[in-house]
Amino acid sequence: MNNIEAINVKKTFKIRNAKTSNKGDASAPKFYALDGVNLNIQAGEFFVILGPSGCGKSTFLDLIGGLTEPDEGEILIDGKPVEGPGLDRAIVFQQPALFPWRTALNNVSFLLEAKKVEKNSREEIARKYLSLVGLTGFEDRFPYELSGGMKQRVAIARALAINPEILLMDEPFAALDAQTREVMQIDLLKIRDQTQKTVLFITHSIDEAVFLADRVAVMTARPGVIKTIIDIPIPRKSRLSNDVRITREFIETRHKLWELLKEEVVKAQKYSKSSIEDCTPADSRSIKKAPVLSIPLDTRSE
Ligand SMILES: Nc1ncnc2c1ncn2[C@@H]1O[C@H](COP(=O)(O)OP(=O)(O)OP(=O)(O)O)[C@@H](O)[C@H]1O
Repeated sequence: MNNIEAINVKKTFKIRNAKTSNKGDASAPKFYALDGVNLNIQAGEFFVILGPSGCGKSTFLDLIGGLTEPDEGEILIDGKPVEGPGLDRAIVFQQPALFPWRTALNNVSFLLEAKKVEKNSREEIARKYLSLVGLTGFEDRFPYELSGGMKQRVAIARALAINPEILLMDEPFAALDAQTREVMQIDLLKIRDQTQKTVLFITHSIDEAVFLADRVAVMTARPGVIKTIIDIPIPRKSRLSNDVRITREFIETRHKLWELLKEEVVKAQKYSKSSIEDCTPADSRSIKKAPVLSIPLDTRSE
């Protein structure tokens, strides 16, 4: 079991005005990054979130990972509220963030040390997962000796090695070249078939979403909510056949997703040029009264 449920999840961030407020300023105005996300991701599902830049995708993934807490609402895993990070969930980010002084093998075994797995078993498990991501023979290489795609494979192996029930992936392939990205997508589907993990995957690529997902959620421009969820009508077993991207189902689904997304992308572009007033939820009057309404939203405070 590893079902994820989000119930009316809201998340705000403070707006930091570098001139007048500091980090601990409780009176600093806030804006809604997420404004009532409701979602149910089934155990074993490959669930993808698409949305315009800044709509709150990473914020949502961080909430599931327990890296941050909602202001309102709840995230439940198998019915239990998330109360912080845990080894039941592993996160893979856009940047692999490997320890440069550790070999590939020792990067993968790192979290197993935290789990107090005995040394011989750690090594065996790390080798197994490096092999699963196609890196047999590269165990003793340091990160600077690996390509970008290889480093990301190590990061995926590190995440899988702790045998999490849920794999959270935040644009894991965004920094890779186009060919490596397609190879990694195929490999990820194979790994998913072998490990049967629940996967929550964030991407900006509609093509990637259609190729990987069982279901895709499209988020609105901020404040982010789920605009719609669509089932991908392509059986899992046909994803790995060479020409799935030129099938009618693939092309039609990609088109449908773009139709749903483009309106939000336009809105997001408009918001990024304007003020918080435009993206404040209608019911948050205290925020509307905030004195610094013209501060751009990409000014992070926490
Ligand atoms: N720690 C933080 N402090 C303040 N604001 C934040 C913080 N984290 C995110 N934000 C803001 O919340 C909004 C949502 O950010 P988030 O990173 O979740 O969006 P995203 O959809 O993942 O964007 P992208 O696709 O560009 O990565 C943005 O306006 C962002 O600037």
